[in-house]
Amino acid sequence: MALQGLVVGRGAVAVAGPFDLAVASGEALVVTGPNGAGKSTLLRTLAGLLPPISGGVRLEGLTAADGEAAARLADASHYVGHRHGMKAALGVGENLAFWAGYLGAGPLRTGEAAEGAGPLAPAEALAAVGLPGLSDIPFAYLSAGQQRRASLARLLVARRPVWILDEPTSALDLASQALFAGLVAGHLARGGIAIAATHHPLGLEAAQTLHITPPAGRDDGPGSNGPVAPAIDDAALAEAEGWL
Ligand SMILES: Nc1ncnc2c1ncn2[C@@H]1O[C@H](COP(=O)(O)OP(=O)(O)OP(=O)(O)O)[C@@H](O)[C@H]1O
Repeated sequence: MALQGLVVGRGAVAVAGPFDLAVASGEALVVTGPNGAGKSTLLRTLAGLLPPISGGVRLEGLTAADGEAAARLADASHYVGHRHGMKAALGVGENLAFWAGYLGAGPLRTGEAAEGAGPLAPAEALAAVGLPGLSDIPFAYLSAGQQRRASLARLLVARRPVWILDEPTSALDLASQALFAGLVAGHLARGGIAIAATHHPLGLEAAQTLHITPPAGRDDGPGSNGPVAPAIDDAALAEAEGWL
């Protein structure tokens, strides 16, 4: 897949780009940059949650959950953002079962799970992220690190070729970070792609790095003397982000 002149932003305001780069099957792209640089904005755009300001993404050979060639990256990708996307009152296994159905995992096919290529059942996915036996516990009862790991188990209950990950290892201890790095490495070894924004090294030796530098003078916080960004029209933003 390739980003082609991709400019990302909020509402009509460009935040970062243009980006021109290719990510091959089996490759990781690590997106770095200071707070506010536009990492999340880029990832949300790739996941189809924000429209690009200009440019786009060229897809090559990516398959959607229905087995057809993906028309949009969102159809061939997992997105795990800052929020966990899990219902607090539901059991962890129930949450994962919801995601499997929603993402179109299809039935677990015998043999595939053993090879690591097919979707895992919720209990197996939890074991793979180091949380065996927690299927029936309400998500709200888990610790912060356990919640993050349970949220990442989504990646395993439905197989998608591209993983879009925003700070995936936040709240993870060192052992869990290493466990997750192993899961990403396995995904890449099977020809997957991982695109991750992070402030921490993910242990991905062969990763391509995209460092986003905010334009000089952008007003990124209290005390800044830079020019103030144009006001964003709330209605336009709501429409663009699909709140309406
Ligand atoms: N909903 C929004 N409306 C308007 N501006 C926004 C919105 N969300 C983010 N921004 C602005 O877009 C810019 C990029 O934010 P973004 O969240 O993409 O940064 P980031 O690189 O992911 O930062 P961090 O490392 O803190 O997570 C920031 O200046 C931010 O204030």
